[in-house]
Amino acid sequence: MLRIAYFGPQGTFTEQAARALAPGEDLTPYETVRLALQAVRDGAADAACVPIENSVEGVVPTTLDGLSDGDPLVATAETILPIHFSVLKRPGSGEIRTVASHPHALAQVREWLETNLPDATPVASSSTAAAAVGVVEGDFDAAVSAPVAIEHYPLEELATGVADVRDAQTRFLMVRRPGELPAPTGADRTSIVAAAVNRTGTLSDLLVELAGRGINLTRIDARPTRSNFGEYRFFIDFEGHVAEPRIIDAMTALRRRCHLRFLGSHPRADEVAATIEEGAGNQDFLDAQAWVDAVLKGEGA
Ligand SMILES: O=C(O)C(=O)C[C@]1(C(=O)O)C=C[C@@H](O)C=C1
Repeated sequence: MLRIAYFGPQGTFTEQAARALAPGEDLTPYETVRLALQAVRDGAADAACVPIENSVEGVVPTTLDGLSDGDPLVATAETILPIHFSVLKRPGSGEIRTVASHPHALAQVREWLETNLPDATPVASSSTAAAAVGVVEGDFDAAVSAPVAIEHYPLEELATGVADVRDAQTRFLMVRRPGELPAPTGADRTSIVAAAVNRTGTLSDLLVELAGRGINLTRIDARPTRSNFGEYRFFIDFEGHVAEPRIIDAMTALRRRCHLRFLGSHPRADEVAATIEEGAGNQDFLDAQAWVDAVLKGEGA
């Protein structure tokens, strides 16, 4: 049985994602994303499930930082969950003066809180389920939690189906120590971190390598390197798999321009096939390479 670390405690959205990605495996909650990733790095877990990106609030910065620092980890699978919340309180409790949740969750229910609990102070907690634990322990009056949290904690629902934006979604990754890559499917996502030098046009130079090969980006984020003020790392996700000739060509070009960290190539949860521009398919790259090979052997010109 695989040992799967996940961003917990029990009752987080991430636990649901871990169950979807690793059904029947041995799941262990960790209090922070960093600790879940560390468990994989230390060998205490075979893989970790962590949130990466929400359709309303964008990336989860602790996950980006956790993946770019420390020993390399690569994503081998992803899943996307619909996100709406339940607001939980202690049974029979009265006035709600504090309402706790993960900052990403609070940001997704800001309008709801302003309308329905205008006098309550929002308080950040380490996860939506940690907020529910805090309510049980009397630290807060209410928690904005995943609907499944009610199955784990002795709380009651003040409201369900809470979300400022309908159809919000969060994408989660399963990450492991580097090893065999999942096979290409034609609907894959590759993730890299590019540490580019601070000079005019650096980012544009990197993006041109991808755009020039007809490779469609699915996300780009910048995070500070945390060592030199004003220096950033770029987290770039794009369509395709590193085993494809067109992606190999792009990755080698990028590697010449900057320091790269590979964060994985894996099937997309939404199964959207890669956009292939005219003349930029894998066969086009193979044909071009075959022509150069023939030239080198003196068989073509
Ligand atoms: O706290 C949780 O339940 C999580 O799994 C984290 C998280 C996030 O980091 O975005 C996951 C999904 C929701 O968007 C809110 C919180």
